[in-house]
Amino acid sequence: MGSEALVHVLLVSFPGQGHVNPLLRLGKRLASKGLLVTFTTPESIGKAMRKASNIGEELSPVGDGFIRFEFFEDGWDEDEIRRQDLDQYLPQLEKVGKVLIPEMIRRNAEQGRPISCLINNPFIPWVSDVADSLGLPSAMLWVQSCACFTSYYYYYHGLVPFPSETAMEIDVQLPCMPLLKHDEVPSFLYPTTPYPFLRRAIMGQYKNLDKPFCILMDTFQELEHEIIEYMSKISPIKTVGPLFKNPKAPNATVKGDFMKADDCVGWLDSKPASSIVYVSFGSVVYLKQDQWDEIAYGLLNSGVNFLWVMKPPHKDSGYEVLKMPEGFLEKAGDRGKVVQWSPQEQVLAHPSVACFVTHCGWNSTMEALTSGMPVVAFPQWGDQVTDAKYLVDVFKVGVRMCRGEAENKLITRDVVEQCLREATSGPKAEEMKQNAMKWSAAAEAAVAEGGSSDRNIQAFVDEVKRRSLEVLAVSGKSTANGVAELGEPKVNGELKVVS
Ligand SMILES: O=c1ccn([C@@H]2O[C@H](COP(=O)(O)OP(=O)(O)O)[C@@H](O)[C@H]2O)c(=O)[nH]1
Ligand SMILES: O=C(O)c1ccc(O[C@@H]2O[C@H](CO)[C@@H](O)[C@H](O)[C@H]2O)cc1
Repeated sequence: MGSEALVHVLLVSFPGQGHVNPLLRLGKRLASKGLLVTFTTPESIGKAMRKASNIGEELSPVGDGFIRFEFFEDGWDEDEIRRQDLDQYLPQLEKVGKVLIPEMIRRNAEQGRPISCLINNPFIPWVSDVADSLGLPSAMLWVQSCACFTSYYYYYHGLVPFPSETAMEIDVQLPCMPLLKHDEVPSFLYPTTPYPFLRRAIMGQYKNLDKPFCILMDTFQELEHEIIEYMSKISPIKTVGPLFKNPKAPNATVKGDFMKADDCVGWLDSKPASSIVYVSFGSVVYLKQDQWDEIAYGLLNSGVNFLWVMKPPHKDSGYEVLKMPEGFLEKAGDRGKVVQWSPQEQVLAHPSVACFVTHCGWNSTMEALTSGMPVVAFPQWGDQVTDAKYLVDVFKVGVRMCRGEAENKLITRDVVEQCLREATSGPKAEEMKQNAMKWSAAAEAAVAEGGSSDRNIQAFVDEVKRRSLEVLAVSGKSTANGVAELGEPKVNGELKVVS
């Protein structure tokens, strides 16, 4: 079957690694179920993705379908430094995207690939408006936990009190969730957050929550059972995670890394089983030099082997370029390896790796749980502080090393050493490993054929196909391939058809 006969969905991503990864993984999952998927994000990131990964102009077959890429210009010069300031960049993306995405949709229709559904991730809620204005169905992929989704939902609707300027330290009790201490609530909701633009972006998505017909979530039923069941009665949620596992197309090579991963698998192979601590704080968290030094000495003093990701900051980010303490690499010798970017999925699946010191971004959290990997939680902000609470107290796979950036506390080398020892040897380490293996098995089952996430994704694909015919019926027009032709913006809810 040619790709032109397939139902076509357009995935629009916020240009951050932690957002591109899950949306692209969803794209591969949808493709593997027989859809044609076009993935788009700004060209500035497209350029990095093309350089780091094997992304070309051509269609890539994935399972029963295909995936392709089209990037869009964000209207700024290549070296514009304002891209590093989301307070300025998010409105720019909205302004440009509201024009260029409809143009992309029209172009695809003209080229015989009419689009039947738009899917976005949070931080770019205007994509739902674009879909609505064109009379196209849309869905949103929530790239965090259901617990975080619920926290934002309750905050947006003012359903319970949250920390405020007058009551900073109140704890928050939400249904079907453990009590969140004030510093375990997603930190973009603190009145003092240094990232109010991200709170605004997320709230923008909640304002638009009635537009997507489905909210896909990169989590799974068995992991957050009660809260998923509860929120499903309020919102059209479908859990489809962990997205990074795709049993129908396990060898799909399409990847969305912004940086080429350094080769470290040979080094991992050379080490004994369960002897290495993997340390990574994701793609956006940058620590201060004094904290970096304490982690370095903690690693040295604990005697463990380690693989540590030290990514260089963007030149316009304003972050200081970190250095390893004097003599650190010599003292570590072959016990340690430092890389700029790692193939994290492979690292977490490697038998030599014993535990993961993580900032608890949701992708890292899902990847660790699915790989059966215990963690040492080092959250900084946003959902990370809530994820850390869950990893340690609910999923019981982690040791807590800190409570977040807002605490403004230097975590000393002694604490680092103690946490590493606790996570790598003794009864607590064993218990955490057993729990992690249990989550791994549950995750595998969720995505396997007939599992909870697989059923949900199949139901979503079926619904997209059904709606694509509905758009066709409303428009009363069909293209050669039998898929709906693009409508003009809706007037009073009626779809005006391009003639
Ligand atoms: O050296 C690294 C560090 C991170 N990642 C990937 O980058 C994503 C980071 O997402 P996460 O939500 O954990 O954190 P963020 O970077 O958004 O803060 C995850 O999929 C990781 O597997 C990677 O491939 N190599
Ligand atoms: O590019 C940025 O400035 C950026 C990228 C990603 C950000 O949030 C991360 O997203 C993940 C998915 O929502 C989340 O789990 C992780 O904790 C965040 O770091 C924020 C800004």
